[in-house]
Amino acid sequence: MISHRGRENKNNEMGSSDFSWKLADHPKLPKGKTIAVVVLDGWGEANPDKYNCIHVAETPVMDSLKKGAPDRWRLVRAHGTAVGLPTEDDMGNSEVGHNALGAGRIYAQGAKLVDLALASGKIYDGEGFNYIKESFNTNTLHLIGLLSDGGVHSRLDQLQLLVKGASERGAKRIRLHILTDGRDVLDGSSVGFVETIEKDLADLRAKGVDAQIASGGGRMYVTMDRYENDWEVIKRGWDAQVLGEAPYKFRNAVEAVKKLREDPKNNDQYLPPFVIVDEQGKSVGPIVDGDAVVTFNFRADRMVMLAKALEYADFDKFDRVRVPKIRYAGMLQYDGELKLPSRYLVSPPEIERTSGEYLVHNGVRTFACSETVKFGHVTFFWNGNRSGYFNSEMEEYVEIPSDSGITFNVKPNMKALEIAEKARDAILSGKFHQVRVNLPNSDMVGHTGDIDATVVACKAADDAVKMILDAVEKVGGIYVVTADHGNAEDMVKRNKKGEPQLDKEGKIQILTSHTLQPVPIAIGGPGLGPGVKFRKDVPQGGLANVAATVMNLHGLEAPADYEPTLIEVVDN
Ligand SMILES: O=C(O)[C@@H](CO)OP(=O)(O)O
Ligand SMILES: [Mn+2]
Ligand SMILES: [Mn+2]
Repeated sequence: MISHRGRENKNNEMGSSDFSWKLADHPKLPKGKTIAVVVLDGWGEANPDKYNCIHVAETPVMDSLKKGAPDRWRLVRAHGTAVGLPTEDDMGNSEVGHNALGAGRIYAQGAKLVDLALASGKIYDGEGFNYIKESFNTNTLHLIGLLSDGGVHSRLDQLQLLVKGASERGAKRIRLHILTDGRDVLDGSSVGFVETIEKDLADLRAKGVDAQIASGGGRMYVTMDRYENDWEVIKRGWDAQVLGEAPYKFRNAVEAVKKLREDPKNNDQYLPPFVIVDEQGKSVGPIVDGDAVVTFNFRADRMVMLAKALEYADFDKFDRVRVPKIRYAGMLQYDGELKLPSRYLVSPPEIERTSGEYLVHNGVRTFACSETVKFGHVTFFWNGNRSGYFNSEMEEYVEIPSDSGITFNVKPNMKALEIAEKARDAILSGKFHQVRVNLPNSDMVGHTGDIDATVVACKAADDAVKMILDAVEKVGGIYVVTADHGNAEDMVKRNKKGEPQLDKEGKIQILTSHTLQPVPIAIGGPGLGPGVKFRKDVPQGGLANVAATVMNLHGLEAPADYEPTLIEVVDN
């Protein structure tokens, strides 16, 4: 059970000492319907062309939702300020997308909160920084995280400011443990990011600070696994970052990345782990007793496993060999329920009173399911970055084990069928009012940049939607089908005119990242009253408007401070 520590404070802040979880009945919509909430991960709306895999794929079910009922299909915003990101140039992502879907309000997200804390300098006044600072005089400051300007998990400019700020505040020896990206940014861009940060470090060295890159590796192969899919990924990172051991040794990081990329099997996402060594071949930056460590990603999911390895005394996921006594802080606290890590530089968004928590207090029984790589999206992110149930008697969360150790273009169907079967069975069981799933295919395969495989992935997701909608039909239920951000609908980097952008050799540049596109939302099913349709007066509606919409469909009014519902009920 989730504890409710601190909640009283929150409610007082809201000025409602008589706060109640009880939601008013919706004046027109009945309670007790079975509602399927389907999130297609990475499924945006874009112009139809050959780089739009959703358009190319056979997707009869999603097509029919769009064409069939114009009052029950629309687009919603899924990027930028609509999901709490700093600017409209920020693509959407799963964390902010599912946070908005589940919480029904827009919170300033990690990217923005870190920007503000760095700009005001408050990051250096907090408990977290003061804690790590105690190591600066005698020991090394290590910074571990994703090196790119993608803005999904971390941002290069934030790292640059933090390195500079720490050195100005006494850090004399700094070691960076970098993870190359190629997923939120173009593959191959890692070289430029390493060159940029190397220049900063050289400037620091000129000022007498001993600052260097100590280790590295590709984010998907080293360190940034999530939801405990494959602990080997964390172990590879641990060996390089903490123990200073890796299969590849180089004298400098630019050379490391360039050389390792020469093997056609390697790309930025999957670069093998390497360490930087001195003239004697000794690694320049293992983590030892007394050192300070900061994981500088603001996003939670892909830092939780490393945070556990760094923080937990009791740990059996792999043999850590040596467990240094360190001062560790996360850029943010990554899990609000586990309080992990216990020290952090910037307070995370306080996502409170999410729709999931309201629903358990209002008699709505929920089933949530995805496969491992997206499981936390419909549970942890949906519930405001809290692991666990609100009420285990009212909720059931099912995780289908993902394949590990493969790139998903090899198996683009992933576990979509299995997820749909679980959803179907949950719907037909009559035990649940809400059956919520995430279908990962279009996103996970889209990230590989393999266009043919992504087309197959989109079809697999569409087939899964069909199975779920068929079950909804059988029980007289309602469906809400939407997505968390774009990905598969655009697989090529475009110029300002929207034309595919060519590289120096005249080749198109494959886009492995998410997009700025809006996403569809469709409602329907035999349980949906004939007068229910999308309102016309929320044209700017975004993902945060979905929670109130779903609450209404459960026969409940949404809390007053939620973003407005997307639906209205007209009397026929
Ligand atoms: O894989 C991830 O970590 C991100 C991209 O960086 O994708 P998503 O937000 O869809 O989880
Ligand atoms: Mn996603
Ligand atoms: Mn993604």
